[in-house]
Amino acid sequence: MKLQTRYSLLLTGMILSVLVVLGTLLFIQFRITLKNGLDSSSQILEANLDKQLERNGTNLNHVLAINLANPVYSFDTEEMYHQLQSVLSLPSVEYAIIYDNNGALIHEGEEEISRYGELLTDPFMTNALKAEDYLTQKSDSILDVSHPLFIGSQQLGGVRVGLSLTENKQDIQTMGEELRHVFEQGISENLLLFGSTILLIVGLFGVVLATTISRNITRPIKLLAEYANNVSSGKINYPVGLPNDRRDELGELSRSIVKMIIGLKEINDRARHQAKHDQLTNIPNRTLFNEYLETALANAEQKEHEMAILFIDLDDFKRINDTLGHAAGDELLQQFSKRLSSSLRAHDFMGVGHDETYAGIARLGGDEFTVLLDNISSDENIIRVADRILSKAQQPFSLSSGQEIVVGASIGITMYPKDGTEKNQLLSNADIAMYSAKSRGKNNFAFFTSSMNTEVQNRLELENDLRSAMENKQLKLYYQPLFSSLDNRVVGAEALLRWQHPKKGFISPDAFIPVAEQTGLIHTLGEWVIETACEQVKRWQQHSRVDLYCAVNISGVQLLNRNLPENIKAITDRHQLTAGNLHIELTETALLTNEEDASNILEELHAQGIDIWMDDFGTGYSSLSFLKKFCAQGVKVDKSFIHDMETDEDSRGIVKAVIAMAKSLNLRITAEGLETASQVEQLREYGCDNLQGYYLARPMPAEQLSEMMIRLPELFKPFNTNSVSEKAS
Ligand SMILES: Nc1nc2c(ncn2[C@@H]2O[C@@H]3COP(=O)(O)O[C@H]4[C@@H](O)[C@H](n5cnc6c(=O)[nH]c(N)nc65)O[C@@H]4COP(=O)(O)O[C@H]3[C@H]2O)c(=O)[nH]1
Repeated sequence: MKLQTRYSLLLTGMILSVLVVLGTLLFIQFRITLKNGLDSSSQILEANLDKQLERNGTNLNHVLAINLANPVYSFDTEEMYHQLQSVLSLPSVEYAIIYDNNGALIHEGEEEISRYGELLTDPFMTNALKAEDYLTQKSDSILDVSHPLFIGSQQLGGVRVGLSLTENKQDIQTMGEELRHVFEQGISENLLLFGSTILLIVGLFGVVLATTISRNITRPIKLLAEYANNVSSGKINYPVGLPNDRRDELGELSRSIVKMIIGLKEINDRARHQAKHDQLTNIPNRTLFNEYLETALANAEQKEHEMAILFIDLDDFKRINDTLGHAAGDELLQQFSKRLSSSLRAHDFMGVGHDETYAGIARLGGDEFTVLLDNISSDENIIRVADRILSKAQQPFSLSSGQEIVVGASIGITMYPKDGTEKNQLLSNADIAMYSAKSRGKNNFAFFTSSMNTEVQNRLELENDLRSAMENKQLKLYYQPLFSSLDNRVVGAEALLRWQHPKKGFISPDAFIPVAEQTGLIHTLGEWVIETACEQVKRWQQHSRVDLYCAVNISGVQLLNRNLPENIKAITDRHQLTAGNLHIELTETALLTNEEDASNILEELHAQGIDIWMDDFGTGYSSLSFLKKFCAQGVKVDKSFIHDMETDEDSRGIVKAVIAMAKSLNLRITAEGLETASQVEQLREYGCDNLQGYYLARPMPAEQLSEMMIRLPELFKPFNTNSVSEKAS
């Protein structure tokens, strides 16, 4: 039951109880007053009537005594009779008699005086005979009045009259009833008036009390309950109208509730902010960005705006995280988000967000950021923004650890409504465009085109196929022999991955290695290659008694793994190979991304006795400092120069120069891609150490190379334990 109803009922009950008690008391008082009033009125009335009757009786007697003086003196019975009869004719007179001085009856008002001479002996008569004046006596029913009878001074006896009190009593009763009626009526009217007045006063008091209770207690409690209910249903508004300034318990409760609501509001606001902002960078997160985007799309549709979504991904962020640790990665993201915010000028912002400062940007997770540009007038504007972001991303980031890192970013751009009108479709387009930008070389941006969809589809398919190929052991290693130009014997073999797709046929490593690198699959795949190659070398040593090294290609991404030297050592140890049985080949570009760490890893590998070869030499920087920095023991001249050597003077010049430079640095040199006898002759002439190419031998399965070892043993160096100990020493 509600407090107000309860208090109203309580109040009504109290008022009614008071009224009932008051009414009862008044009624009792009324009854008592009425009874007392009637009693005393009756007494007074009776006394008055008695007095009146007595007065009448004495007067009557007095007159009778005067009128009878002579007839009694003269003993005129006739006259006595008449006088007495006239009195007896009065209704209230019961008897009238004349007596003598002895109390003997003289006349009784009858024609025949039958009782004449009868001595009256009742006590009243005795007293009357002694009395000198009139005497009265009252019984229940009669008033006796006597009066002496004189003629002159001589007493002749007396007159005695009996007056009936019955009529008197009836009168008293009638008058008493009338009086009661008058009293009752008067008191009832007064009581009614009094009662109504009291009721009105009590009623008014009740209304005033109820209003006061309602205003001071129930209404504030209701309001407090309303706010408390709002809080429990999640509507946390700043409370207004509460009795905070009151000094009573309600004021205290109200202040506590206000405090609680303010506290909850703060927590709620913080939670809401946290739910929609990225905790690391404090810029909007995916949830808020989606909200912005939905609003912006609705706005753009209504106003027929054009819009652009930029999907930004930091280049090599994973490498920073893996090599420098998560704290460094977090710092990089924080710095980049600040640069991103500052690279968007006020006019780049759309007018839809709640928080204009960050309205256009968000971090979707990891190193992925988005920028929403609304109401764009031309592609140039978008390009300007993208360029600004790229240039900010390219500038070195100084970490608190003192390290300086350079990353860069790739940006995919999609346009509304040209590329799509639906939120997810636009985000997916921007993502696809970003991948396309990344694959074209880093620190780049690309506008989405529909053909990218097919590219991405193919790439995704390739990625899935590669995963299942690795699981189902569809990948194999082929080995391409490397020949010494001095004695034409096979000194080593380059391990090359081969993938025979069950449906698509042969897939070139040039197609799937980049996918393996982008997805991180290269780490597992690369270690499998090393393990398989080492196992094979050991088998050739043991079964074919042939001594040769195996060259494996290492991708730049593999150099991000600090454990690589340790893992390689575990493999060579497991297969009891000397480190010299394993060579690794790297391209210059593989070393560019993280020179410092790459050089440390290569130094460790070199310390283990593993030979490092710079692959595809001449196509990249071809820097001598690179060769020294990365502990290279040899270079492989790229096959494109070998191919063009016969026809192109420049290529021939480059080959010669590379060989001369390698020799001067005491490096060994391999020429790859030899397809003709003249190429072989020429390179032998130039003093190239090792030769590799289809002309000499194509990449082949291990079994085929094993057969070749049996068929042409003269081409291979025999394996003996001395050669192992020689190498070890
Ligand atoms: N036209 C022509 N080509 C010749 C001749 N002799 C050899 N080749 C090809 O040249 C490539 C040499 O390997 P690469 O430069 O390291 O280039 C390799 C290497 O960078 C990468 N790759 C192959 N296997 C692996 C691997 O296990 N790990 C890594 N990270 N990369 C690999 O894929 C690239 C391509 O490998 P492949 O298609 O096997 O192509 C091989 C080989 O088959 C020739 O006389 N003429």
